[in-house]
Amino acid sequence: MRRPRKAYTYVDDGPAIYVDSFATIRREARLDGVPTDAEKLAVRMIHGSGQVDLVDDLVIHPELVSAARTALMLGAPILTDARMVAMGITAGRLPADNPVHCFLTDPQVPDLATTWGTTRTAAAVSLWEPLLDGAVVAIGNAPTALFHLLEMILDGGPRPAAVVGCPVGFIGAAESKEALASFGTDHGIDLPFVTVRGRRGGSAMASSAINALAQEAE
Ligand SMILES: C/C1=C2N=C(/C=C3N=C(/C(C)=C4\N[C@@](C)([C@@H]5N=C1[C@](C)(CCC(=O)O)[C@H]5CC(=O)O)[C@@](C)(CC(=O)O)[C@@H]4CCC(=O)O)[C@@](C)(CC(=O)O)[C@@H]\3CCC(=O)O)C(C)(C)[C@@H]/2CCC(=O)O
Repeated sequence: MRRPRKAYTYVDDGPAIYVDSFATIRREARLDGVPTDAEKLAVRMIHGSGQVDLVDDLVIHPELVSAARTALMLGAPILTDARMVAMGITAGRLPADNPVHCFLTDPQVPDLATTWGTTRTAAAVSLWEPLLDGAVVAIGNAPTALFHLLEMILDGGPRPAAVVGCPVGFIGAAESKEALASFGTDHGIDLPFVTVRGRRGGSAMASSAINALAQEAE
């Protein structure tokens, strides 16, 4: 293998890229409204999206960071809506070799989705049930997965320790995240969460949030 002749000027030192990125974010983002223990979470979510104004739309439950960290240190599983989210989680940052699950490809999922008349991602969330109590949830793609999770909890299902709820897009994304943000007020069920109001979100952002919650270091 031969490295091609370098024709452009760019930074190609991986660790230096990270250091410069985080310094840029801290210079440009308005982090003063973010709770101190959630600063690194906000920085990583901005890093994963490339948008410093993301901070204006972040909603962070006051107990989110401590609840998620405690659960992860105790070995809680991480449940994701899409394989993309699972793949973005850095195993080496997880404090207790935490298992990461996405059930989208489980053979039961297509039939469940057809029978219930819903998406595969929402149907796959039902397969979380035996693992959901005290788990850390990361939803980065599918609004229907987030709605389905909230419906399971309202139906008396197990409660996760913390929810990263960042589905992206135009249909149902903003609405599902509003439902998460107002879940405690609307239903009297206190669920530590982080979300981003509006259409923004995505699998990379959800993975970044978990990576921040997993480890303090940047
Ligand atoms: C409506 C859906 C949306 N998907 C979006 C964006 C992206 N999705 C990608 C991929 C590869 C996958 N998306 C599925 C989850 C698939 N996407 C949907 C659904 C049709 C319904 C979800 C919902 O509305 O709640 C969903 C299929 C389902 O039945 O649940 C995926 C499972 C489809 C598939 O390949 O089978 C698949 C996830 C695979 C995995 O990781 O495990 C994109 C990479 C597509 C692309 O850009 O090429 C992209 C990734 C975005 C991200 O950051 O996650 C939207 C925009 C979120 C859209 C929902 C909202 C809208 O307004 O359209």
